[in-house]
Amino acid sequence: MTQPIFLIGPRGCGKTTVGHELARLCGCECIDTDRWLQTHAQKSIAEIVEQEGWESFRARETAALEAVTAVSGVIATGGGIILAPYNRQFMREKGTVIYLSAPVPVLVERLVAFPEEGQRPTLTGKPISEEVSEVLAERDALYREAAHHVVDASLSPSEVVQNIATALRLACVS
Ligand SMILES: Nc1ncnc2c1ncn2[C@@H]1O[C@H](COP(=O)(O)OP(=O)(O)O)[C@@H](O)[C@H]1O
Ligand SMILES: O=C(O)C1=C[C@@H](OP(=O)(O)O)[C@@H](O)[C@H](O)C1
Ligand SMILES: [Mg+2]
Repeated sequence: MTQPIFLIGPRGCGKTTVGHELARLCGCECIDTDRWLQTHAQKSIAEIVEQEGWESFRARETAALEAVTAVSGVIATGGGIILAPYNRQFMREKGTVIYLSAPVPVLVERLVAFPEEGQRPTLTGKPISEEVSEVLAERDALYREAAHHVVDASLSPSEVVQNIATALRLACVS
């Protein structure tokens, strides 16, 4: 693989989970921008947001995206990476962008089961179901604008990986 594959989509669509499985299949590395920036900041996302605010987190996120893109492989991004036009253009130019799309109830079910509050501080202050629905409505068009391929992420992780592999193969032969 010569170019990175960027996985984008809302919280809970499986970017981190699927990213690692896809990387295993491709025999390459998976880097998660959230993991990278938390390691470099020596604090959790919740701590960064509480101490520095969302704007600072977003700046750190863009720096993480640029830093990890030097390495080809699978890049699992955070759900808000597409908010910045710069990030959308950067990913489209540097590699192949896959939108892992899933309906609100699927996302809510996963996030309720595995909230990981240190990594996912509230975005709106609203209850989870309302938040997921509201945020997806705001961002869905941005995910689609940034993506080269849209993949159904409501399936099992291995099925999602297979569908990504199929989309990439089809793109190679077309
Ligand atoms: N395709 C899937 N099917 C079922 N559960 C999943 C799937 N993808 C992820 N999960 C679960 O949902 C939770 C959130 O997944 P994660 O990979 O952290 O999502 P993201 O990085 O997109 O926020 C995890 O606990 C994971 O085990
Ligand atoms: O949707 C968002 O704005 C965010 C999603 C999180 O990543 P995941 O999508 O991996 O949960 C993390 O980057 C941060 O809490 C902000
Ligand atoms: Mg993640």
